Amino acid sequence: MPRAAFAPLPTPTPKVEDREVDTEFISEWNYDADGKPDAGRAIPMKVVPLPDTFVDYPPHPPYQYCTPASRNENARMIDNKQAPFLPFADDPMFPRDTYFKAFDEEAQWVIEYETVRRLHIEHRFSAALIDEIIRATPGLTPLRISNESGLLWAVSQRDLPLVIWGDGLPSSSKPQLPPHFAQDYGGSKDLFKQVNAGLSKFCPNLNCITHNCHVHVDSDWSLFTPPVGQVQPHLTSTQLLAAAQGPHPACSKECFRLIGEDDMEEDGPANVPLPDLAILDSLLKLIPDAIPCELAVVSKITCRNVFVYRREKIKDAAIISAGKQPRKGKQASRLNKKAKKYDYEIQHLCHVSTQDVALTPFASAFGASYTANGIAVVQKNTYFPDDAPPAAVGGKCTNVVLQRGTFKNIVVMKSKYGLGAFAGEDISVGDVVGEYVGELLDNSNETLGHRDVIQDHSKLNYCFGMGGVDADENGKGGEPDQTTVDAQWLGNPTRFLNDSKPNKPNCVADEVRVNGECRLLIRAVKPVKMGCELTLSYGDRYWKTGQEADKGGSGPASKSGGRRRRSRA
Ligand SMILES: C[S@@+](CC[C@H](N)C(=O)[O-])C[C@H]1O[C@@H](n2cnc3c(N)ncnc32)[C@H](O)[C@@H]1O
Repeated sequence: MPRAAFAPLPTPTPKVEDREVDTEFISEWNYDADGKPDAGRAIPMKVVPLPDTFVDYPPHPPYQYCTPASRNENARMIDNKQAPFLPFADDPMFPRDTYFKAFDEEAQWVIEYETVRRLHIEHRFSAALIDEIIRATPGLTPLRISNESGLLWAVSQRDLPLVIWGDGLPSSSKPQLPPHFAQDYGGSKDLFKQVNAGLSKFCPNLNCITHNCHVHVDSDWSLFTPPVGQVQPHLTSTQLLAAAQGPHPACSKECFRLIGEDDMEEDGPANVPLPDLAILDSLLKLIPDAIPCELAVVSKITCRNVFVYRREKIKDAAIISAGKQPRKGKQASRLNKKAKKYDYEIQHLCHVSTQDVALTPFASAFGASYTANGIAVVQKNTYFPDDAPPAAVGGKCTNVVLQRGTFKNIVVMKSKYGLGAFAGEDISVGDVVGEYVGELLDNSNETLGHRDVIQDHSKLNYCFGMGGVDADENGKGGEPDQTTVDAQWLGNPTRFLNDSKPNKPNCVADEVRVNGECRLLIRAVKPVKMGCELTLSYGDRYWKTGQEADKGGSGPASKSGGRRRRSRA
């Protein structure tokens, strides 16, 4: 079978002194059945000179340890027996067969799925082209065998054949999720408790339903999943009624929308026979500002009764005074510090109408409410789940960017501080450049020690802290990071963003919460022309060492998304 070879070439003619000639040669051999090569032949190749602008760009070395990845992985899974990636994938001398034999043979499937996903979604390769590449590569699974087999089908499945769950059993052998996913709620109908319990066991994110989400199969995922808090109501009953008017028709003759201002007082709770309130109580904790017609569907209570019950339970006076009064105490200072991030804002670009948001209960659970004209009001930095309705897909919605992984083109090249990340296309303010992914670590992770040794030796630190609170100007009130994303061994080009010091950065990192899971988004805050370096402010804490950095509060507050040195155990 003919193969392009990377071994030393048989000396071609013309020789070295004829180098100006725009022809070079690669060699090719045929192998017989015993694997012996024939004499080989040199194949001429046209050399296309690169424009001058490219001459200074040396090829950057292959990733030393870091494999390309599109999702965070739990560090503990990496240290397990599965091979999550193929190192030196572009080095034909790397003994890939021997490498894979050292792991579960299933590992190769995961890599194949990830490769097809990336070629198709990130690099926009057509299915036909991917098929062509696969067919030319011996040993790979064909893209499409039939409508229900082959890689194309497999990448869209949730339970992939041969993938091992966290409990060590293959997913495809089981009619249901692994036992540790089952949760005993003691028969409770408390949806609020169920959402919180479920979050730490299984994330309802379509990204996880595809392959390779080792985060949710690990029983310690709760470490990376802060519980969902009780959501504070913002709309009084009168405002809720007003918000539901306009383009939205009444759902029935008994719809709460038909309650007039004058009727408000008459329709008291005494007239309302309410059967089972447990679910409604939970919903009001999670989505207190949802339109009652939506709550009616889930709670099986008419929307008029839902409205009346809410009016009794959540008093207008309490909402008005909560809106006026500043919070007090320690919790308040923490909340105030996070206020910038978790503020309410209207996502004009999202184009999700009231009804569409209603279709996604988890979107509501994570802080969505509505304005009268049907624009979704979402908590800043809260991203809708992947089952966002089609209406959200058409607009310039950052949720979709995150879900599909369609980020900006980043080119890794030599920069002032080793390698750096450069814009491979023009980038505008607000564009989501990429997601900073890597291994998720917590302070109890056993591998922290030897990661530190390697970092100290290489003087390269790819850790990004999450969940901490920056100190105020006096160095007070800071809290250390709770978790860390380490892109030392696993990541994507965003790991090469250097610190902008002494200049201002053109990107920031936002800590966002997607279906309860914390993730890091890199967003442009200045326009960046193609070829210019992308930078972040690492924050002062990054450059401090030891205990100073561990306190989290010792330095001046870093800007939103400042990079932080990982707290050591
Ligand atoms: C996440 S890496 C960035 C990519 C790195 N330049 C590389 O070659 O892989 C962070 C490391 O880059 C270096 N670095 C980044 N910005 C720097 C700056 N402004 N001054 C000095 N070193 C910097 C430091 O060694 C730091 O630990």
